Amino acid sequence: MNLKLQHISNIENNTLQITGSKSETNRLLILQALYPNIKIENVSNSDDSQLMQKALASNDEIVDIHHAGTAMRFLTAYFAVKDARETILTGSKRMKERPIKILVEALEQLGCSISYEEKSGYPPIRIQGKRPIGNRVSLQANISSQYISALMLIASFLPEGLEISLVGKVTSVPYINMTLSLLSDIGIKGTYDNNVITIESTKEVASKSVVVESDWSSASYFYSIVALSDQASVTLGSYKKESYQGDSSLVEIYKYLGVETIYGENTITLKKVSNPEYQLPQGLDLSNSPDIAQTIAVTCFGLGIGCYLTGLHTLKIKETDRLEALKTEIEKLGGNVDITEDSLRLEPSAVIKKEVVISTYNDHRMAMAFAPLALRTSLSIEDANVVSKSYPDFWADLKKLGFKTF
Ligand SMILES: O=C(O)C1=C[C@@H](OP(=O)(O)O)[C@@H](O)[C@H](O)C1
Ligand SMILES: C=C(OP(=O)(O)O)C(=O)O
Repeated sequence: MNLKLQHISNIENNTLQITGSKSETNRLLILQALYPNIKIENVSNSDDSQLMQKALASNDEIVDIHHAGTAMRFLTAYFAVKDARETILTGSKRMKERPIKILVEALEQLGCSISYEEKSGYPPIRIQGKRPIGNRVSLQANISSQYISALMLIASFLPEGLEISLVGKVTSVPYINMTLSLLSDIGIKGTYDNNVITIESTKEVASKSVVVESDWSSASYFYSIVALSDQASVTLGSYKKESYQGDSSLVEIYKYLGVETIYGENTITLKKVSNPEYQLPQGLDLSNSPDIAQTIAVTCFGLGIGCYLTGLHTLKIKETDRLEALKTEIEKLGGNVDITEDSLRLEPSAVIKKEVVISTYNDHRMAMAFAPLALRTSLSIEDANVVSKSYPDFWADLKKLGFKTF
C-alpha cells in the first residue's frame, strides 16, 4: 500500500499514548517464560512482540519470527538451554542475511547444540535444547548487543549463573544496561564492570508486576514532527525521566533541532522553541542509539541543515542496509549524502523535491522517519504497513495530529 501524505495546519496540544517499548517487552517475555510469576504491564503491541509471544507459546518444530531481530537472538539462547526439544528457528529473507554466528559460538562454549540449516553463520538454525554445562563465555561485542542481552537473559537460569566477557569495542551499550536493569527489577543480581558481565543463578523470583515504559524510538518521529513544524506541541505517554532506553538521548539531541522536552507525571511534552538556532554537534556519535539515526538524518534534511553522524556501523545489518537506504531516498528528494561503513554526511540543501515516492525496503523506520517530511513537501510512502514491526498505530496517530493520508 502506497500512502500519500499531506499536512497543512499547526499541531497544537495533542496527546498520544505510545505503545510499550518493544525492547523492554521482548526481554520481559523471555524472563516471564523462565519465571512465570512475573506480570508485564503496557506490553508492546508491535509485530515483533506478538511474534515473540507466539513463539514462546508454540510447540511446533519450526518457529518463524519474520523480521524480529530481538526475537531471533533472544529465542536462540532460550531454546538452546530450555526444554529437551528440537526447534528450527527461522525468519524472513532479510533475517537470513542477519548474522548469528557470534551468539551461536558463545552458546557452543556452554555445550549447546546448534547447526545451520542453510548458510553457515546465518538463520535458519536447528537448536537441540539441553541443559548447558559451562558458566563462562566470551564473545565479540562490536557487531550487535543483542547477542549479549540474549546470553544475559538465560544466565540466571543456568545452575551456576554466567560470566560473560566482552571482546573489543562494545556497541549499543544502553541495551546491555537495559537488560541488567530489568533483571535487577525482578530480583536477579548482576554486574557489568570492565567488559565483564556476571549474572547470579536464580531458581525463583518473587511475584512481581513490571511496567514497560513506552517506546522512545517511536517517540523520535514526534520529535522530528515538532522540529519540522513552525509551531507545535505534542504530549506523549507513558514516559519517565530515568529511562532504561538509550533512545531517550532524543531529549538532548533535539535541543539542537529546536525541540524542548517538558516532563509531566508519566508524560513528555515536546514543544517547538521560538526562533531556534539549528546546530547539531559535528560527528554526533550514535553508537549508543542506532535506531534514531534515520529520524535525525531526515529531520536535518527537512530543516535544510547538514549533519555528520558517526558510530553507525550496526546500521548495515538491520532490517535493511540503512545507510544505503537513507542515501538513496534523501537523494531522490534532492539532498546530497555521503556514507562510509559507519558514518553519514548530509550537505545542507534548501530545496526538497515534491511528489517523491519513498521506498521503505521492509524497514519500519524508513517509513516512519520520512513521514514527518509531509510538513515540508508532498510525498508518498511505499508499503506503509511496514510500520507494524514496532508501531502498528503510527498512521492512526499521525492522523490525530492532522496529517492527511490518501
Ligand atoms: O536489544 C535490543 O532490544 C536492541 C538492540 C539494538 O540492536 P544492536 O545491538 O544490534 O545494535 C537495536 O538496534 C534494536 O532495535 C533493539
Ligand atoms: C533494528 C531493529 O530491530 P531488530 O534488530 O530487533 O530487528 C529496530 O527496531 O530498529
